[in-house]
Amino acid sequence: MEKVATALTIAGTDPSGGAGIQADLKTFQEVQSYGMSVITSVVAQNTTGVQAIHHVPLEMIEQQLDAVISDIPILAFKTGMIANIDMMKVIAEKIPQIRAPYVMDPVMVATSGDALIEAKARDFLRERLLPFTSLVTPNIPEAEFLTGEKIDSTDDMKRATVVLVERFGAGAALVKGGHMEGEATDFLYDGSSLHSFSSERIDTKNTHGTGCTYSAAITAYLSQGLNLYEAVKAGKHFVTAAIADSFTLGSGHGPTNHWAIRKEKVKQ
Ligand SMILES: Nc1ncnc2c1ncn2[C@@H]1O[C@H](COP(=O)(O)OP(=O)(O)O)[C@@H](O)[C@H]1O
Ligand SMILES: Cc1ncc(COP(=O)(O)OP(=O)(O)O)c(N)n1
Repeated sequence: MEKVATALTIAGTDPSGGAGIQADLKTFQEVQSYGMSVITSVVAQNTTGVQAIHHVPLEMIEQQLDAVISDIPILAFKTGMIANIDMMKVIAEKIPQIRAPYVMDPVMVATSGDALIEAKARDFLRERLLPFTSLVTPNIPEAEFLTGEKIDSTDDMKRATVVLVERFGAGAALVKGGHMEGEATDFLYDGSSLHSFSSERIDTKNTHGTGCTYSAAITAYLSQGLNLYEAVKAGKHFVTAAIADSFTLGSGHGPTNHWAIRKEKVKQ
């Protein structure tokens, strides 16, 4: 019988389809990993911003986790928006039961500037969840918060990757350069080596959900048995194609195209 790669996302929703659970599941599907999801918060949002947030009750988050963990093997998983400490505690309790690579997208603020996590929960995320990770994928503001250090240069980005691993116990750290100028360069430190992944900066405002899509692609590639370096390389390719072929939908930051790599394969 063919072995199926399976990937789980634990995150909030985006009814406009560009970020959150919706972006994760679309990405898992494109990479051909069987996608599963546990919803932490239902978010009314679109390309212009966040209008409302409704948190799923803690018992229901726990029951969703139990439903998946007790029934289907999970070969890799990611977390995205986890809004408060109580939710983090529930998830931290369950993580040891999932014996698979864990990718944390430490979601804090949406592109629109709306906060997606309570301020006091940020420390808890770093102290209690980060040590479980195989990889954490902060953008620049998230890396600044997690390390407590300002990031103004690529040297600062490299240093942040090392601090996240050596001081705070992440398995590996990928600091993303979407918020810098010039080439879109991300740095990965895996505990022994530092790698960089670069692409040309694409001139677009359609970047809603790029972080979710990138971390979901990495998770899916890990679920298929790629090593960390290969999974990040493939994930970077996936997100770059998705941004290059993004959709001008909505009146704010449009979504990326999650099926862009499919078009590439057809062209080859
Ligand atoms: N305009 C762009 N052109 C090309 N790549 C980009 C662009 N903006 C972001 N990226 C890439 O998209 C990925 C997500 O990065 P980033 O925007 O920093 O994260 P987030 O969405 O979490 O804020 C990274 O690989 C980054 O280098
Ligand atoms: C439910 C939810 N989770 C995460 C985000 C942030 O997603 P990200 O990929 O960082 O994209 P932008 O918000 O920067 O567009 C979100 N918006 N909603």
